[in-house]
Amino acid sequence: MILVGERDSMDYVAARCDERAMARIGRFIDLLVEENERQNLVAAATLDHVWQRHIADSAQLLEFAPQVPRGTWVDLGSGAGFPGLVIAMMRPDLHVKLVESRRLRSAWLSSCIDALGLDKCEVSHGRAEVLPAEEAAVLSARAFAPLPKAIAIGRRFSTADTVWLLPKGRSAAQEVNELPKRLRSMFHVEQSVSDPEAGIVTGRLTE
Ligand SMILES: C[S@@+](CC[C@H](N)C(=O)[O-])C[C@H]1O[C@@H](n2cnc3c(N)ncnc32)[C@H](O)[C@@H]1O
Repeated sequence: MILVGERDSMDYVAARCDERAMARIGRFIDLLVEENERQNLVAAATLDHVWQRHIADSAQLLEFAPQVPRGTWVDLGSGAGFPGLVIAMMRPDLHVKLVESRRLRSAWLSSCIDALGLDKCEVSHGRAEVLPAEEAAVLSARAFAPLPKAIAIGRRFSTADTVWLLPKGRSAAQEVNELPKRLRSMFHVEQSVSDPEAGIVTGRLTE
């Protein structure tokens, strides 16, 4: 399935969460549009396609995560909250940790969490390389770093059971193919629903 346009993308998300979550996401989009005037959170042009480019693009990761992850969903380099904050809005029962090194961004993420009443979501401000490592049930990172670097940084948060979810846009297959053989065998690419040419690198780091 490939989503076509904003209505289709909104319907995709609505089919995967309840009305309260949809109301939260609507409120979050308002906060994002407002804050984007102050700090460059997302490219302004993408706000015209916010459901497809950011919300559904993030929401689709739930399809590849364990139904009830036992433990924390860690999102590296959350930026404006993608995908981690969208996951927290859709699944407020999950413990979600947003890791973000830029002070302004992490402060804004914290203010969103408060405004949206997301009790089980928190921000870790700092560089992922040096923050206290926590075992992740799911480890996500969108537009965070080239794959070898994302793996090197994320390794500290990973166990043999951690599900890695790395939306990688159009370079997904190439980035996996360029990994050393052992690593390559641990990851594969899933088709993104938000962009016919984009892929999500997923797998488990078993050593
Ligand atoms: C290109 S943005 C992507 C943001 C978001 N994930 C998205 O897809 O819209 C990368 C984000 O990662 C953050 N970041 C980069 N290196 C980091 C690091 N080592 N630790 C924590 N955050 C980092 C940046 O500050 C930035 O907000």
